[in-house]
Amino acid sequence: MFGLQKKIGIDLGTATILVYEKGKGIILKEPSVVAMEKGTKKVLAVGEEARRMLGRTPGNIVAIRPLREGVIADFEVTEIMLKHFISKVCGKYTFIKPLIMVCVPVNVTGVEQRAVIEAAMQVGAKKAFLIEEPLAAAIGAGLPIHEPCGSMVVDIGGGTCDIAVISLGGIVVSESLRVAGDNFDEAIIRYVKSKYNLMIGERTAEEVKIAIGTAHLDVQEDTTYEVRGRDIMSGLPKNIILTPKEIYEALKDPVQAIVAAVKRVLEQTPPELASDIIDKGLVLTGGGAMLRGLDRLLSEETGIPVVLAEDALSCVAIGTGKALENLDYLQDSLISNNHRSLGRGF
Ligand SMILES: Nc1ncnc2c1ncn2[C@@H]1O[C@H](COP(=O)(O)OP(=O)(O)OP(=O)(O)O)[C@@H](O)[C@H]1O
Repeated sequence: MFGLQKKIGIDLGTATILVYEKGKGIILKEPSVVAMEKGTKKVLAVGEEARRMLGRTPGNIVAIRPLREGVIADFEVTEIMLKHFISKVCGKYTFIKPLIMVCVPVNVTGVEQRAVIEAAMQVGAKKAFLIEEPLAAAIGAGLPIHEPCGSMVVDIGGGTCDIAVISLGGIVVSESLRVAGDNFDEAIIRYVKSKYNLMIGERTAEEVKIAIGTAHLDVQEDTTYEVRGRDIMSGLPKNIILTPKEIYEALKDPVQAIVAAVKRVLEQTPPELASDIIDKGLVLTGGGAMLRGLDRLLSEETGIPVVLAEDALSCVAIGTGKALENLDYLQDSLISNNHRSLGRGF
């Protein structure tokens, strides 16, 4: 019924916003950051430009990440950001208005859901829908979610880790954990502070994680990583060298929290679906899932095969866009601007 319509999928992520367009692939990828003037709330920069300002702004400018820990922490700013990016990619569609599907964190409230839809409508959508993150991740990873067999997905983003078992187009068992990539960064900051009396920033911690972070001691980089921070005692800049083994130690707690949650979901999975998952394994998606050795650790801890999705960072955005091609069988799991009933988990 929407054959000629432009179809746009938006992953409204805690760390990154990605936009997917059918036939073109990922057409936008920007950090979820907005820089504003403090008193007037005038927007100065959005996305990559605003991210470069994080932690480096003068007193009268603030760089905000409006989504935190998987929830919309500052709705007004989220709306501004969403409108900015939608206008950027949809500005050219003057005649044919696009269909827009937005993937939002699982924990957003009903009011926020409707407001996200209204934001998409205001910037020119013909129709707008919302989809749950694990469902979008599973579609993006190419799992056969509409078949009567169990598929398991673990999506580890910046703010949340969403674990779900899906069958016949719906979520059968799920858990959303507020432990993900951002917590890995915070754990590195805490570790460096307590071991070296050194304060490092979020961006540095993320660089360390990506460069030498590991969840499994047998899977580590052969290199060390030099970081610069502020010595807590002297207040002066200081350099230290970190090893992969140290980062493994730093990340142990958040990594174990994710392992425990995956086990809990498996324990609650009906036996028939569990047996499908034992055969097919579980799929990891999201940027946080790219932590070295996490797939191996999860496989060892659960005894089932674990695969990192091919394009882990883009899976949710791709799945969000592709969900627009499957509106018929997903209808019950979505919320749209004229389909007001709330789907599962919303
Ligand atoms: N190679 C990598 N190794 C480890 N972590 C990574 C890597 N690349 C990206 N990340 C982390 O992935 C996280 C962002 O992932 P993603 O873009 O999937 O999250 P999001 O969709 O914005 O968040 P959420 O799903 O919680 O809303 C960040 O914490 C980032 O540091």
